[in-house]
Amino acid sequence: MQIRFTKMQGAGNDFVVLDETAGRRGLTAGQYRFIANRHFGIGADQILTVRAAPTPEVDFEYVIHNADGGEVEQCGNGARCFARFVRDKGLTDKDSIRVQTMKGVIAPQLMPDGRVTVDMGRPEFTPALVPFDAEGLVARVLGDGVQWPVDVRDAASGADTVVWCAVASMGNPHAVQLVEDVATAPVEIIGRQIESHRRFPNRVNAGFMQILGRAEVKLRVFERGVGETLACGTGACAAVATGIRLGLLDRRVDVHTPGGLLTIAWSGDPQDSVFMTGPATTVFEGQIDIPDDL
Ligand SMILES: N[C@@H](CCC[C@H](N)C(=O)O)C(=O)O
Repeated sequence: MQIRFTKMQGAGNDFVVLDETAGRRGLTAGQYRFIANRHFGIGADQILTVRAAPTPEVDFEYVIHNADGGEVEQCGNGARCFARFVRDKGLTDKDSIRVQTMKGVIAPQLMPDGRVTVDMGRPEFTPALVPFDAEGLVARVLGDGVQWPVDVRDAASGADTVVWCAVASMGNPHAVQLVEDVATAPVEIIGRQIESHRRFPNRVNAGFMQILGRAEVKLRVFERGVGETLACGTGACAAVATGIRLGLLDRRVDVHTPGGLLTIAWSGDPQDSVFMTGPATTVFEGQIDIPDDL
């Protein structure tokens, strides 16, 4: 099968964007993995598929697949690229767009400076809804937030230890730990263990946050189904929301990721949405033959 695609990136989190507004292709998990493969395919952290609106309340539907081929609920950097894509392709002339995702409706808004702000919906901290199995664990309470002890093998010694994680869902699951210095944090070794930890039945995105001040943090994320990426938008929302709950951050925070700057704003009230602002850029367009038998 031959398909046309657009390659995009948001703060270095990179995407292949597919237009299925005229009809579905029915790609398999193996075909998504092929597209994401950096050696044999195009290369991407996620594949974003844009579809026609399923209900009159929204403008589009967009579907997200991780590089491992699994479909997932939400993608923050992807939401900004989705909005830039539908505008640049002339699929809409709106600046404010409502889009259905697997886990609800989110609302990107194209800004005059070229960035995109997205209403990412409400954060959820109830462990069972993340989902996180907290049975038998005693949480550490700080401000209005909690951190949970998650058992891992120490990156240096291999000994059993715990890391304290705040857990949150932004539609997709996140576990955020505080570190002294993201540059030396064991993101690959500990992140990989947390991503597939038995306490997270749907696996999880593992964030490592260094607090520089009440309005500025550094963040690295080992993403579920991908590995470490240059930025994770929902990870930035979850990190700031949990940091605000723990009483460590103000309501508007600049998040420095390895791939660029994201700004996250949240009132601190769990009934309110988290807002994320950041870049969305088209890199190139092309077409590719995808094997039918994957
Ligand atoms: N890069 C994304 C998150 C993509 C999905 C994530 N890997 C998951 O499995 O939940 C973002 O910018 O939010």
